[in-house]
This record gives sequence, C-alpha cells and structure tokens, in this order.
Amino acid sequence: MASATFLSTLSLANKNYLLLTPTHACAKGYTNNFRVSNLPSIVVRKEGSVRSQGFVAMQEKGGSTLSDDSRTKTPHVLTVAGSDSGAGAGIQADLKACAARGVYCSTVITALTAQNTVGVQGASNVPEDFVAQQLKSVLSDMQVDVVKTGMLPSVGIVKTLCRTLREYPVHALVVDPVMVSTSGDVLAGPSILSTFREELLPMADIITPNLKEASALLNGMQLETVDDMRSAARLLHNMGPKNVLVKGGDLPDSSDAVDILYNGHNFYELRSPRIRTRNTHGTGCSLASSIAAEVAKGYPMLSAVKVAKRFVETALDYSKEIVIGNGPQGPFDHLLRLKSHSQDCHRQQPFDPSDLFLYAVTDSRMNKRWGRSIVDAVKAAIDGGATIIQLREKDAETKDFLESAKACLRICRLHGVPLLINDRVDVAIACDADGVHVGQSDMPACVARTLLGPEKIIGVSCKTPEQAEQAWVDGADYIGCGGVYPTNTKENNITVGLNGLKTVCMASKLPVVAIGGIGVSNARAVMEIRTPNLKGVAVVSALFDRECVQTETRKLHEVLLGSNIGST
Ligand SMILES: Cc1ncc(COP(=O)(O)OP(=O)(O)O)c(N)n1
Ligand SMILES: Cc1nc(C(=O)O)sc1CCOP(=O)(O)O
Ligand SMILES: [Mg+2]
Repeated sequence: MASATFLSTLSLANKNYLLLTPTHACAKGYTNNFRVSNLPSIVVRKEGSVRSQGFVAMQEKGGSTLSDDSRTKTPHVLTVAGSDSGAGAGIQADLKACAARGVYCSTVITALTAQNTVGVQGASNVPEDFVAQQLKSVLSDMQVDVVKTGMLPSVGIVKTLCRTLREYPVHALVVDPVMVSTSGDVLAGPSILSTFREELLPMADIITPNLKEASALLNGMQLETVDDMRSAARLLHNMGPKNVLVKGGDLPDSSDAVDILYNGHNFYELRSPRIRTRNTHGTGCSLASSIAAEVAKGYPMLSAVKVAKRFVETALDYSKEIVIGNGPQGPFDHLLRLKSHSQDCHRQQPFDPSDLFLYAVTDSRMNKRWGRSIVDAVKAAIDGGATIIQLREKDAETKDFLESAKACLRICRLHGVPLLINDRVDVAIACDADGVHVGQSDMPACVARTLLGPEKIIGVSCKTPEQAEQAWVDGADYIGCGGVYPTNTKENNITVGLNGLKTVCMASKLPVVAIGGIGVSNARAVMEIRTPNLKGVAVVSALFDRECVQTETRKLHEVLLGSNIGST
C-alpha cells in the first residue's frame, strides 16, 4: 500500500490549494480501515475554507503512484442486498435512494424475492460463490467508498462478505441488519444472528436496526420505551459497531418517530413528526442507503444520519397519496416525482409554440391603478382569449407574490393555459408554475434550466441574433424580442423596431414572441413581417392598463386571428 506520508507530497498545479494528508483526513473523521486508493482528499484554500471534497484516484493495491491528475471521484456506494420484484425495498430502493442523494451505486445481489405490496411470495438465495464473484467484480475494479448491507440470507453469505471486505477494505460499512420485511416475512433466520454479532457488526461503522431487529440481536430483549432503545443501543455498541442507530418507528404510543443514535460517547435523540401513510415499504433500506450516500460524500456520521432521515421523511411525506399496488404497504417515491395530480390541475402537455399567440404579461402597478387583483386580471385575460400568461409583479412582496401565483395557477390549469413567472425562478419552483421568463440581466437560462428541470418552459428576452443563439444553447424554449415599439411599461428599453425583430427572428432557432408597445392598432403590422418562427405578441399595457381587460384581450385576439399568424 502507498504510505500515508506519500500523500502529503502531493501538490496541485494551482498553488493556492493544499491537499489534505491522511492525518488531516483522519482529523476530519475519515478514520476507518479505508484502503489508500480510496482515501478522500479535501482540497482547501490556503486560508482554510473547504473548497471541494473529492477522492484522489490511486493505483490499485500495492501501488505507490497516484493517477496523473487530481480528478475528483464520484462518491460510490456498493449495496449488498436482496432484490425486491415490487421495487419498494431491497436493491431497488437502494439504487433509487443513492440516485436521489447523488451518489453512484453498484449492486451485489444476495437473493431474489418475489415480492409486492402484499408481502413476500417467494425467495431464492444467490449461491455463496456467486455472491463472492459479484463482490470481487465490483471491489477489484471500482473505487467503492461505502458498502451498505441489506438482506444477507445465509451464514455463508455473511461470512463471504466479511472475508471479502477484509481483502478489499472500504472507507465505511453501513449494516442494515434486515431480518423481517415490513410485511412480517422472515428474510434472514435466527441462525444468522451469531455470525452477525461475531463477524459483521464489529466491522460496521453504523448499524441501523429497527426495534424487532435490535431485540433479536439482543436475545429477545423487550424494547418498548425510548429508555429501552438507549439501553439497546449501548448493548449493541458493545458488540463492536462504531455507531448504532436504533429506529423507533414501531414504538407504541408515540406521535413522533424517535430514533436513537449512539456513538459510544453520546446519545442523540432524533425526533420527527410521524408521517401517516401506507407507503412505508423500503423505508429502512432507503434510510441505510442514504446514510451510506452521505458518508460516501464525506459527511461525518451524525450529519449523515440527520440528512438521511430528513431525506426519507421528505420523500415519505411527498409520497403520502401515491397508489401503487393493492397491499397494505406501498412503496414511496425517492425522486419526488410521482406525486399524483388530478388531470385538470397538472399541465400534461409539452411546450407548444403556438401558445405564444396572445401572450398576456401582467403588471402590478396597472392592476393597482384599476383596482383589480392579479387573479382577476388573469381570469379576465384568459376569458378574452389569452393563450399564455406571465406574472410580471415587480413590486410584490415574495410571500404575496407566491400566494397570488398559486391562485393564478389554479385558474390557468383549469383553462389549459400555461403560466410563467417573470424573473423569479424561486417563485416558479415554489408554486410549480409552468416556467419562467428571464431577461439578459436575470438568472441565466442554463442555470434556470438546471433548477427547473427539463420540462418547464423557459423564455429569454433577446434583442440580437447572438443573444438568440445563446438562448438556444442554454436550453430555452422561446425568445421574447423587443421592444418592437417604444414602451412606457419598461424603463430605458431599447427599441429594435420591426427590422430588428425580423433580424432576430431570422437568426433564431427558437420560436419568437414580439414585445414592446404592441396593441390592437399595430399587432397586425408586427405579424406581417411573416417569419415562420414569429408565433405571436406579448402585451402588457394594451391589456392591463385598460378598464376592461377581457374586452381588450378579445379585440387583440380578433386582430391576431385576422393576421393569420403562426400558420406559416
Ligand atoms: C415575453 C417577454 N419578453 C420579454 C420580456 C422582458 O424580460 P426582461 O428583459 O427580463 O425584462 P423584465 O420583464 O424583467 O422587466 C418579458 N418579460 N416577457
Ligand atoms: C416587459 C417588456 N420587455 C420588453 C423588451 O423589449 O424586452 S418591452 C416590455 C414592456 C412591454 O409592455 P407594453 O406591452 O406595455 O409595451
Ligand atoms: Mg427580467
């Protein structure tokens, strides 16, 4: 193995950074029996603040040379567990949890189970030597940071794992001592207990038993109170793991979910409100995998447990209503995406450029002047024929803006009209709007895209072909081009005129909506530049600085229909 001092000779091309040696790493909590090839490196600024955490790739066992650069390594969890055909628990839950927590997850399958939300209908163990082969395949090739174990159905498989881990030590071992499924089916019998106690637990950085598992490991000890959990944690700690997390989810008479973490010195009582849901299948596997994921990223154990618990609770809460399977214990959604929306309140359609036909952009000052609420303004515009709405509330307090946006969204969803938020990506995310419109000095579209995901609509204001090209590169869906005419609505706005509009349209790979000083009197002239990707007009004052928004919108709608745009 490369010596520890060898690492301290490392330096980066950029002399402003230091690479922490194993001594530093140990001080940061990386104290386990990791192999040097997995040694986490922490790059810090000279003045001491952590810049990034990563892992330096080193030559496999026995090597004393580092790889030729200081590429950061993807945190990697290897799960050694059983397959759940229903995909709520086991290997499948581990993969989803790790993906959700942003770490790579490889898999060694110990057993196949025929399983669903009703229970476990069948199980078949993978032969020991094939478990050994899978372990070797992964550990001899990939730089695994943390091994997480789930269903280990035979003494032979536990022994195989322990033997392999001695041969290929990793940074940390997270043991979820799975014995009984949530449905009550036995996944690892009592014969396994002594091997757990004698071989596996002493190697573990953390074990995560629930009350039944803790009781089984402690020869049937009664666990009914939080004090009992503390006693159990202490007794289990005596068996050798560095940390014990006794999960109190099954504790009777408790409105909170209480877990006890014990590290041999301190007890931490981790409480959170109990989430009432049938969708708890796979909670234990997901929690252990999430802890493994956070440890793989370099978090100390207490932080890893807290973050993992918060993640699982959020996912459970989010998934309260999802319905998968007919049994009593449904899976939950790790990626927070399956939440059911009723058909009429969830935008199902991808962005349709023809939605830009009559684009109504609100203005808080105008609404105030005419004594109408933003919700009433939006309703009236939709009734008049607006095909897309943008909330451009420059003076609104964030809290009020969010509330109004939610109310407007309900109306827009009912009518199938997309609702975008001007400038405020945070508000768009918070209310689950259909997208945002950003200008050249707002959040860059590529960043908004990362935050909003691939499906939301992003519009970008562009006055030049170069800006239009950048909007395309950044992943925008459309551009707004203006000011076509002078406007009082936006201060110091440069007017590009019909020629400028045409130039941008011809250069743009994205659909275009024209904006600035447009109303009933000139909308036709705008559309008559007749470039195929000019799809409509965006209008503020000609709709909202008027007594009757609905009437003005209807008039503009008629003009636009007359100009036969969007059809070329
Ligand atoms: C459809 C549409 N086009 C252009 C704009 C202007 O956006 P921006 O340049 O960010 O200016 P503000 O609207 O934020 O003042 C727009 N809002 N909508
Ligand atoms: C918000 C906005 N953006 C513009 C641009 O040129 O990008 S012009 C503009 C104001 C449009 O308001 P009205 O329809 O009242 O002229
Ligand atoms: Mg803006």
